[in-house]
Amino acid sequence: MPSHIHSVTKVHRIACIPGDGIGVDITEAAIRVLSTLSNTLSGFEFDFTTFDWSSKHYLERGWYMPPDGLEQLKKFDAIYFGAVGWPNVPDHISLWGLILPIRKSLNQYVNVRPTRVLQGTTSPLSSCATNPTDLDWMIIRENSEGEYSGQGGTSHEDSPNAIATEVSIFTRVGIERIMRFAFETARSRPRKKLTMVTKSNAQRHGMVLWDKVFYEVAKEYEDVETDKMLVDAMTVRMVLQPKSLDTIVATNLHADILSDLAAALSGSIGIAPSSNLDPTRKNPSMFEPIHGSAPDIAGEGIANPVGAFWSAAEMVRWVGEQKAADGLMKAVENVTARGVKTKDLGGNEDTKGVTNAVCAEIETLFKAT
Ligand SMILES: NC(=O)c1ccc[n+]([C@@H]2O[C@H](COP(=O)([O-])OP(=O)(O)OC[C@H]3O[C@@H](n4cnc5c(N)ncnc54)[C@H](O)[C@@H]3O)[C@@H](O)[C@H]2O)c1
Ligand SMILES: O=C(O)[C@@H](O)[C@@H](O)C(=O)O
Ligand SMILES: [K+]
Ligand SMILES: [Mn+2]
Repeated sequence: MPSHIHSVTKVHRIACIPGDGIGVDITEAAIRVLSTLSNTLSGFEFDFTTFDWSSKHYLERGWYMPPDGLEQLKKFDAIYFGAVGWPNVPDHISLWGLILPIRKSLNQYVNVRPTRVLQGTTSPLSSCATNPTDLDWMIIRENSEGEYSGQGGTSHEDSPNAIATEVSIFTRVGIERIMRFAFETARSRPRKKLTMVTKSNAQRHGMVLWDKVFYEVAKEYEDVETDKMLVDAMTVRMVLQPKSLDTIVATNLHADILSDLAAALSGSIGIAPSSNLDPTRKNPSMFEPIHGSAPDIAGEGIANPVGAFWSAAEMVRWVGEQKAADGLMKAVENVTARGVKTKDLGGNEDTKGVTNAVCAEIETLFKAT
């Protein structure tokens, strides 16, 4: 090819934080799959930089992230995260040492958590047995404030009179921006339907503001059908009437809980992805499966990598490679459709087996085009 006719290869710089337990296995699997994708398709490459920030190193060094850790992350186009948390460090130390400061400081105020039943997998719900599309949800989790504000304190800690407060903070700015994102998401989906979840019967201040702002923003989206659920009744509706739901918006804690339930109802916690987004794009967004470090199966090589691959596909989409993102998801679903699955989905493959199959499927798919 003459030197003046060359196609431009776009380089996407990705910060990888494998973290702890199965976070390490599934991040390695995701990097393999992403590398296969960029080697098979032309036009883009990934430049991965791995950070060894983990509980093991916290115990040795006394920190999860160095003082300039967030500044280092800001230089990347996206962040890929595994999981953080290990039994020898209190969970609030690990969460507040790594994942929560990243979400908060990089303004990742939206957490997108899609759920659906993938081909070749089954929901534990009999109502979804004939038509897996009967469960196809998009949970929009508020990711910056609410119950995760970190406000509060403890007094008389070691006395019988110990007291502790855990204060939830809800701001108009915080509520309005998550509602707008949720309405836009609902509008972009065929059913144009948004269900808002609160607990505004018992919690009479923050949750009431949440309801109020929802109905205010709704006026700008008259084409979107809305309804409102209390979080306790929402768990019942998710189990008994999965088809009645489409896009769901909920607070930081409520959506954390509901998304684990959603994952289980779609087949396994091991398939569920999440995108921690800064919709302003001023900071890199972060992509991770919703599950944790799973100490009970860590080191066995049996973690389901599908949630990690789906999260990787969302990252690929976010950096602008639509065709590659669609191809990756197609490859994952062709593989599950053939019954190549880990134990949690009723299969008998391990992490490596599923990863090899997805890499081979990517090559087959794109060689055929
Ligand atoms: N964003 C994060 O990094 C994140 C998320 C959740 C939990 N955590 C942390 O992870 C640690 C363990 O938490 P937990 O046990 O409550 O939740 P978990 O998600 O790690 O595990 C819950 C159960 O699901 C299973 N599981 C999870 N992922 C799986 C996968 N990919 N394949 C197959 N099975 C899978 C586990 O074996 C376990 O039985 C804690 O320290 C917690 O704070 C971190
Ligand atoms: O609570 C959290 O946000 C995390 O620990 C994890 O449970 C998640 O879902 O991201
Ligand atoms: K995770
Ligand atoms: Mn969670």
